[in-house]
Amino acid sequence: MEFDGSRGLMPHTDHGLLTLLYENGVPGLEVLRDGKWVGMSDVPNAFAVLNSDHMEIFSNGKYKSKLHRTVVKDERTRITLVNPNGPSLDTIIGPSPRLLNDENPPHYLPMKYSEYLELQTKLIMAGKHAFDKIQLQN
Ligand SMILES: O=C(O)CCC(=O)C(=O)O
Ligand SMILES: [Fe+2]
Repeated sequence: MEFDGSRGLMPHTDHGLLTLLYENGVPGLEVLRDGKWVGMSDVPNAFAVLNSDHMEIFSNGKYKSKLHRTVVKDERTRITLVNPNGPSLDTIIGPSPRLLNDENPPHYLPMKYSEYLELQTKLIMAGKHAFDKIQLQN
């Protein structure tokens, strides 16, 4: 099913380190895997855990932020508990220095988390991502 925006959330990544989601039994959450949208709602009474942008930046690209969307095909009311986890707003987020060396240079520019949130909120409206601005080509 194509995303038409009428019942759901457009494709996006979340900002923090990890997001925990819990659905009320009405499916909807999908993640992009190998170019295909895959439902995440098959396991009942389970939390979905998604890597988010800060995880990708902190791990210097090893753990990618998961693109996801919500497509609700069901007539029932869908409720999700979303628990985003990120740093405090004044934290500078960048690749962990412990992962960097001559063979593994930083792939992301460090940035204050509050500024990252502002940048990403602005860019997503234009169909872009903050990674386009802070990713280093090396
Ligand atoms: O509706 C959902 O399960 C996903 C919600 C979500 O992706 C978000 O709040 O960032
Ligand atoms: Fe999300």
